[in-house]
Order: sequence, then C-alpha cells, then structure tokens
Amino acid sequence: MGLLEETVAKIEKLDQEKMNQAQERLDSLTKPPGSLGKLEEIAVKLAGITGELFPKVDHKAHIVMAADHGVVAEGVSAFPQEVTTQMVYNFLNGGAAVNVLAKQMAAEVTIVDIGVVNELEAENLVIKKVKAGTDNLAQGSAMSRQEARAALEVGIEVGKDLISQGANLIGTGEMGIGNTTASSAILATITDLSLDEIVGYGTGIDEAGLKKKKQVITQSLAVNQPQVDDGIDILAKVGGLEIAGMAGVMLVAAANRVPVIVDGLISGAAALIAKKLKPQVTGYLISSHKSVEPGHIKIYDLLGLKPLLDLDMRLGEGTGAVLSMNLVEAATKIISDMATFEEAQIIIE
Ligand SMILES: O=C(O)c1ccc[n+]([C@@H]2O[C@H](COP(=O)([O-])O)[C@@H](O)[C@H]2O)c1
Ligand SMILES: Cc1cc2nc[nH]c2cc1C
Repeated sequence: MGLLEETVAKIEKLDQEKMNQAQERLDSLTKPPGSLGKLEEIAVKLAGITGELFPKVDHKAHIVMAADHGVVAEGVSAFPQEVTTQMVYNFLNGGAAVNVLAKQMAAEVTIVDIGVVNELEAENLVIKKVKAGTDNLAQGSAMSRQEARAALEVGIEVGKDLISQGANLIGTGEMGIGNTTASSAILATITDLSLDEIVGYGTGIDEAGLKKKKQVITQSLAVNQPQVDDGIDILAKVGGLEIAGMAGVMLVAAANRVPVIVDGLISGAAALIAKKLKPQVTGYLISSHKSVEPGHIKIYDLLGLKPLLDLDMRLGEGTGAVLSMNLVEAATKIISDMATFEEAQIIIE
C-alpha cells in the first residue's frame, strides 16, 4: 500500500459522541441557544474532528503550493506565467498579502514548489517539484496519472511534517497563473452545471478572454474525457500540481484528525478531488470565504459547507483561509471560556 492509500485508509468518521457533548455544552452557556451561529457549528465540528471537547488552536500552519500551468499558452489568464515564479520569491520575502495576514493571525507559512516551470532556489523554500508545470490541458492530459499521485503524496508529506511539529490548524493556499482554468475544468467534470455558472474572470481577463477560457475548458473536457468517479484521473487530465498538493494536505490532515481550511476556487477544487478519494474527508474541512469566482459557491454546496466570510476577494494564496483562522480559534475560546447559566447564576424559571 502506498502513502496515498495508507493516508486515505486512516480517515475515519467524526466523533459523534463528542459532537453531542459539545452541542450540550454550547446550549448551557450564557446565550440564547444557537445565537453564536456558525461559531457554534465550528465548535461542534472541532469536537468531532479532534475527539476533544476543548481542542486547542495554538499552532496555525498555512501551506502555499505553487505550480505552473501549460494551458496559459491558450491565453486564459490576464497575467504571464512568469508571475508564478516572481510571487514565490515575494512570499519568501514576506511581501505578499498572505504573509501580512498570516503574521496578524500568528500563523507560520510554508511555501512549496510543487511544479513551477523555472528552477527556484531559496533556503526557506520547500522544493518538491513533481514536474516543471503541467502540459496544456486543452491539447491532452495535464500530467500523467503517476505525476498526479506523486503530487498528492507531496501534499501528504508536507502536511505530515507540519502536523508532527504540532500544527493543530492547517490552511491551504496556492499560487499558479492559469489555475482558475484547471479548477473550473475540475468542477465542470464533477457537476452538470453550465460553464456560464462556473467560469469567472480569474486574475481579471476581459469578456473576450472569458469566452476563450470557456472554449478552452470545453475543449479540454472533449479531448481528455476525465472519468467522473476517478479523482486521480480528473487531476491528471484537467488538474494541476498545486491542486493535487492541496488535496494531499486535506487528506493527511483528516487522517490525523486535524482541521484544515478550504480557501477559494482552487483550494475548493482540491477539496472536490480529496472528496472523490475519500468522501469522509469533508468532515475535516472548514470553510473560509466565498470567492468572487462563480464556481466557488457551487463547490461549497458540493462539499456541504457554507462560507464564513464574503469579502469580494479573489486573490488566492490562501488569504481567505488565513483570515478565517482566528474565527476557528474564537470558536475554541467560546466553548471553553464562556460561563454557563449555572456558573453565572442566571436562573430561568
Ligand atoms: O482563490 C480564488 O478564488 C482565486 C480567484 C481568482 C484568481 N486567483 C489567483 O490567481 C491566479 C489564477 O488566476 P488565472 O486568471 O491566472 O487563472 C492564481 O495564482 C490564484 O491564486 C484565485
Ligand atoms: C500579482 C498576483 C498575485 C497573486 N497571488 C495569487 N495569485 C496571484 C496572481 C497575481 C497576478
């Protein structure tokens, strides 16, 4: 059994008894039942994930998977491929949005080169390049099945390392010019939604670019015929290396009962792949923001999640995931630190 199969096999159902206890405890606290809305839902979910009534979120780790996409040759992005490389160095220098937000949330950031076209070198970069960018998915398979598996396993390894260092909340993010095309193709494979309901402007293409992007996706599905029940086949044919890496992170977090946050469209597409590989993984996923990309809310629906934030964001990098980390931590404080009606001596006749 390989690392992927071992990891998938370890994922269990949530601890229902602990979830019941968490709900009971929340209902005993000094507030009308349910009045803290989604914060209460998170507290219950965390109990189910960790098996603890009072789980700790004191070691937040955020992972940014970076990779390139051959499909940019079709003119589907507003920015050139080179920006993926340039942004990796920006992340490493702490100058990107995700760095700024992670600092505010006291989250450590790990940057992984899982498939950038250029050869990168930096001390604080995790280099686990599976392939120097995907092939053009409009012309054939983005990568081989073996490469898709290898990229999933890179995500598993990176996640495993952080968990062994004590990470108890993980954020997923990415950087990859062209990756909204791959993510939309994944969603289009999995659902019957029309491309008008799925495909958005990504980094900011114009109307002609949007039309072209939809044509490219239609062509990619016709050329590749991804198999809807085979997550690895979908990844290999129309996916991306960073998407596979994030799916691997989600699987290993679930296997170790660690909550993991889904970010925007691309991270959401990774969650769809993880769900194909093990449906129970969704129990371990925590939503974050709702991206401007139209397909994103459809992904949340498929995952059975509701977004926590709606900030009109469409940056990626895991910025929404990082912004949600303090909400998750807040849920742990609510369940552990609030007074009960009994403690506060509030008697309701
Ligand atoms: O997370 C999102 O929902 C999101 C929406 C639009 C764009 N992005 C980011 O922009 C890049 C992909 O956009 P594009 O137009 O090149 O496909 C990639 O680096 C993503 O991180 C991210
Ligand atoms: C500048 C820039 C930063 C990004 N971060 C994530 N995707 C991005 C795309 C661009 C173009």
